[in-house]
Amino acid sequence: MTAHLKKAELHCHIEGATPPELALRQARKYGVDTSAIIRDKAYVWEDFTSFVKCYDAVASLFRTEGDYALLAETYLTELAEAGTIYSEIIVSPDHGNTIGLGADAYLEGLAAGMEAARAKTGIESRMLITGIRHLGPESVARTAEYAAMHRHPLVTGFNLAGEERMHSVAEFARAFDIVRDAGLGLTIHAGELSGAFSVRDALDHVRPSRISHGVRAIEDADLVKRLADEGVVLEVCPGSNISLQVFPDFASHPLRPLYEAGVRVTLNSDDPPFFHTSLAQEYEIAAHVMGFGDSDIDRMTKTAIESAFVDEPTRERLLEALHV
Ligand SMILES: Nc1ncnc2[nH]cnc12
Ligand SMILES: [Zn+2]
Repeated sequence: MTAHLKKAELHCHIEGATPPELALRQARKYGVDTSAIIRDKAYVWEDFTSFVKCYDAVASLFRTEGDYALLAETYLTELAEAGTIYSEIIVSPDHGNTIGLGADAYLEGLAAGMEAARAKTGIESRMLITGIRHLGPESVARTAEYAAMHRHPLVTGFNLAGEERMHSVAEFARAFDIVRDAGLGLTIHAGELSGAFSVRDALDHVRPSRISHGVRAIEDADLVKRLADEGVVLEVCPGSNISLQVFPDFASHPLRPLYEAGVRVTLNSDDPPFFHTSLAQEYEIAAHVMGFGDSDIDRMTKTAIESAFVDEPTRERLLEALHV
């Protein structure tokens, strides 16, 4: 059992955290037919491309500040009930713009939900604005400019998500320069749908302190050593990787070899109900499927807090909370 362990998460896409029951309620509110995307209270998709389509359809069910506040509060309250003290949610102002809500109201709605969850449960959280890779480098640069200029106090980082097989990392270097100069923490989806080269490109062109996934670095021993030597943190999402068939099963998942090679790893849920998982379940998988003991798992949680995009007094407080 891992229910007694304190938990922290660095990688969850907020629209991807929508429980199907909440999506159905939102669909009723707006009179939307969900039969193509939800069946038997489960999301319907087959591969990464149809996953993104389903994800976007779910995102389109959130249309007001209040809708987004409800989503953030619902997710963070569930996390807190599972013993989670810290969460970074990946947010996409592009979704707010697409639905006509606008980026500012999108962030304000999410922030209200985060504050409500903190008031109720004590859970600390931050937002990472993400560019969407398959919308292209110009779109991502615009999102980066928005993130750099808006500087919402709960927005502390920038990510790049979406279809990793489109465009090269180098094409996004300018966007990351903009947000680095603005003082945001950097992470980037790499080594999930594409191989080790994508992780190396991310290190060379973006110089992030963390990589979202990064697990396919295992294909290149020199790269694994580089990650360990440079202390780059991987946001590992085992359940997501199996669901998207990045690896055929948990027995062949590289979390353990990466950990044993000295790479700093953390446990994350990615898009939990889409992948039939939760952060609590990822902790259970680490313990009971991958055989990690409590002290190994605590070390991963500590790594998450050490590499979180928070101010130093908050980090100190969270590190203390881990030991209570
Ligand atoms: N697992 C994932 N990889 C890339 N982009 C995503 N957006 C939401 N989930 C994602
Ligand atoms: Zn992700």
